[in-house]
Amino acid sequence: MGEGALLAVRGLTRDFRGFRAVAGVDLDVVAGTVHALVGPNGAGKTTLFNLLTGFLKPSGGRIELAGRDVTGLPPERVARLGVARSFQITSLFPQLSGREHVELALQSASGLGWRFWRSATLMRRYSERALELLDMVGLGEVAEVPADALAYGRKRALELAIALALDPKVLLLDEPTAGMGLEDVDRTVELIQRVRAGRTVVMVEHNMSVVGRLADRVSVLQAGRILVEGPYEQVRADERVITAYLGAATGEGKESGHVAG
Ligand SMILES: Nc1ncnc2c1ncn2[C@@H]1O[C@H](COP(=O)(O)OP(=O)(O)OP(=O)(O)O)[C@@H](O)[C@H]1O
Repeated sequence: MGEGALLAVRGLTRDFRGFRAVAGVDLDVVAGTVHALVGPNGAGKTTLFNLLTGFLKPSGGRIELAGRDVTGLPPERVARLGVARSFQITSLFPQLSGREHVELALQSASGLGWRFWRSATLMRRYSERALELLDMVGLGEVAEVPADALAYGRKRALELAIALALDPKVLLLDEPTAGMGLEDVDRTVELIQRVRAGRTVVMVEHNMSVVGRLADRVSVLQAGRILVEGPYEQVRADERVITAYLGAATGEGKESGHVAG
């Protein structure tokens, strides 16, 4: 299934007490691409993300990662097999520095866990790699600053470094620019452009201009189904997509204007 797709999803469904939030989704994420999931409020993007990472179990359908069936596996197994999601800020430890956070992520990814007899050599290797990753996300200068003292945009960058420490096959970004001002949005777009090299990224993103700048492919979800899939320019001009967003805008309004990006 899904020739050439690193992540291949078929007929994926999730019901909540009789309500079908994800209703038979097919998705092929090609290795090396940035694939955006967009859609009006309540379309099922978050539910789909949770299914892909194992945080929710599907009611039906199948998910394959590099040809291997990962349907219904628990989140830690999915993560070990190479699907990493950028952490939520709420999961950062206020007193730990960026370096310490990334070192912990590297340790847990190594499978050696918390053994206290870790060798000094190994610890040095983790420190070096942690600093490299922090440099990559633009936090090299503040590596020793407690997470609590970092500005919002920098906390998000730290989450990204933590996800990268797992060296994922597929990196999932959940609204990477949510709540950011213009300057941070631009910085985050540049950052994702930098870290996407050699990686595969699936991203839920509301801001259409961000999608336009980053995504190779866009899947538009509506009412739990894929409405349209294709390159950004094609998708944004599609009448069905415009109608879906306008329909949503007359409802809750959150998305209005974004589609014009
Ligand atoms: N745990 C749950 N129990 C019941 N219904 C749920 C649950 N989680 C999601 N839903 C419903 O499923 C639908 C899809 O929700 P979801 O959060 O996946 O949409 P979304 O596209 O991420 O929306 P938004 O852009 O607003 O975050 C919504 O109607 C929501 O109310």
